[in-house]
Amino acid sequence: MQEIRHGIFLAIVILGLILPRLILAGYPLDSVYVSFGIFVSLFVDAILSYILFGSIIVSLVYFLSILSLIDILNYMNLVNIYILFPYSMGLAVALFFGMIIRRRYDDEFLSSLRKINITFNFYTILLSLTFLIFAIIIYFYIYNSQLFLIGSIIAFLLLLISGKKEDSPLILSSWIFLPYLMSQIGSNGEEKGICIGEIIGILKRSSFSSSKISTNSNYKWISYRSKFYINLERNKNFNIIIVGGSGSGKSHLAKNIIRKGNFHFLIFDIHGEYDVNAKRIDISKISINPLSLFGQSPRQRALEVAYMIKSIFNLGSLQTIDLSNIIVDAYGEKGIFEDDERTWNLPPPNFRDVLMLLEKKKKLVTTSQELNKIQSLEPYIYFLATNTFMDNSINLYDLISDDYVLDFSKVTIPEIKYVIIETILRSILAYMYISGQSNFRKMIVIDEAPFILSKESGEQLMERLFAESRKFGFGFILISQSVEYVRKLIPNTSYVFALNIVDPTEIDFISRLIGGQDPDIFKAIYNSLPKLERGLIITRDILRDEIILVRSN
Ligand SMILES: Nc1ncnc2c1ncn2[C@@H]1O[C@H](COP(=O)(O)OP(=O)(O)OP(=O)(O)O)[C@@H](O)[C@H]1O
Repeated sequence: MQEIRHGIFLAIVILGLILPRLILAGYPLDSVYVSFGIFVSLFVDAILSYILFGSIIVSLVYFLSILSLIDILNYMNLVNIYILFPYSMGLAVALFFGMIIRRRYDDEFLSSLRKINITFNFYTILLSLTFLIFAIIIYFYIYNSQLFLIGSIIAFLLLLISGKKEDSPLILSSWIFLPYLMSQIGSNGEEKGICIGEIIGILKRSSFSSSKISTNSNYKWISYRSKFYINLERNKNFNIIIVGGSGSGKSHLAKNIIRKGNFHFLIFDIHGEYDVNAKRIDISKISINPLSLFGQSPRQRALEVAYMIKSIFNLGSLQTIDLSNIIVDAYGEKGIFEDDERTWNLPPPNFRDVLMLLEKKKKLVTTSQELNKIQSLEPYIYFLATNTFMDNSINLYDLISDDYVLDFSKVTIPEIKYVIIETILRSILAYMYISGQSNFRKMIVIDEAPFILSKESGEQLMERLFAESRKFGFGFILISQSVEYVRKLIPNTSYVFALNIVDPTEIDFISRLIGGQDPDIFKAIYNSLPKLERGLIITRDILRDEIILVRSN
């Protein structure tokens, strides 16, 4: 897109310089008519440059580029102080109307500077140095033009920053392609990452909209075409949240990210819809023991398990403490003690052992109060004393080392499903602490995130995972139809992708989240979200700090 814009502009400039001379062929070059024709074309060039590139800086550099073309076309007798007049007039007119339409000044070139990622490349340096030497020979020794030489030196420096060795020959063109080289220095950071679609609009203050999604606000979607990359490595964490109504394209987007990302993944596939290239585990066929210690102390693990059961069955605080104490006793029965770390590696008890311990304790109690206490816990332990929770039939740490899809579609009891998910997530957290800091290597996808986040213990666990996982090389993609459940995780999230949403409360929250404080931006997002077609995303582009409309592919 950038290349086309610059190509079209330069073609129009050349045409504007040649045409007046061709049409007025009978008149000398310095006649009033030819000069007037060229002045008009310079006035138009200035307006056009501002419309196309949205930057006063680029337009001013183009003035030097046009001067070079005038020189090459042998119009040098036109180069006097007056030539600045039509161009600066054109630029002033464009700026004036631009400010009226946009109501503020945004400089595209200055915005693109935020994306610069300088990485010096040996071949680029070598190639550009070669062309710079040629430029010095041509402009210094042959043409003796210091102005052209300065243009080539600046082009050389821009090339070093952009690192695009294929552009090296443009050093010889001095000022002519300098604006193009300027546009390239901001695009090098963009290309690293995962391309998940195409930006088709940018939300800007404008009187005109060039998109069919109307916003009924002072902010409108202005057409734009550019690939959209997400760059997890360059962000503060590797976490992504996808929100949208049913069928809006949430899972499709998550699959797209994991297929293109250069990392291992683990998918909690609640409905069995992830047809990706990975090892599949039918969760209904495995067993997992939530009382496994995962390197933690028995008291710590007993508290976590009791808290998890409390969150599922709404136990009271006293019941939760009693349950935790019983589980600690069950560890003791297996020879696992809080103050002897060597015993933590022994085989842990399971819920059947806890049930048997309850039976034993029932026989030993002396008061009816104590008996009631034990009996009140029995139904929950009885419910969990199933084959599913007997032992670990898979090595949970293996899940970290390869690509896995955990298919939960055949696990029909929600409470059982919940215990399995929380236990696996806890084992991952434990793994992180055991293995220590690491570079990015694993993405965990949780579809139907409210399933885990609606429980108190699940929410706290996810908050911890979101806050701490980056240093251990883990990232999360959470998918939710509702913003309510994910809102506490947003401060530790790099990308929030909003797809079509129709529920007014949800729209309200997500518009505030992406739009910030500005009521006009809020209104524009609020009115756009319910109109999004399947696969269309509204998000904030962190690199540009702009709100963008993306068509996911
Ligand atoms: N960008 C896209 N391009 C092409 N097809 C898409 C795109 N996004 C979604 N689809 C298709 O639309 C259908 C629904 O998408 P998807 O399953 O991702 O929606 P969802 O939001 O996850 O729905 P649910 O919440 O009901 O699970 C799928 O058949 C998917 O292939």
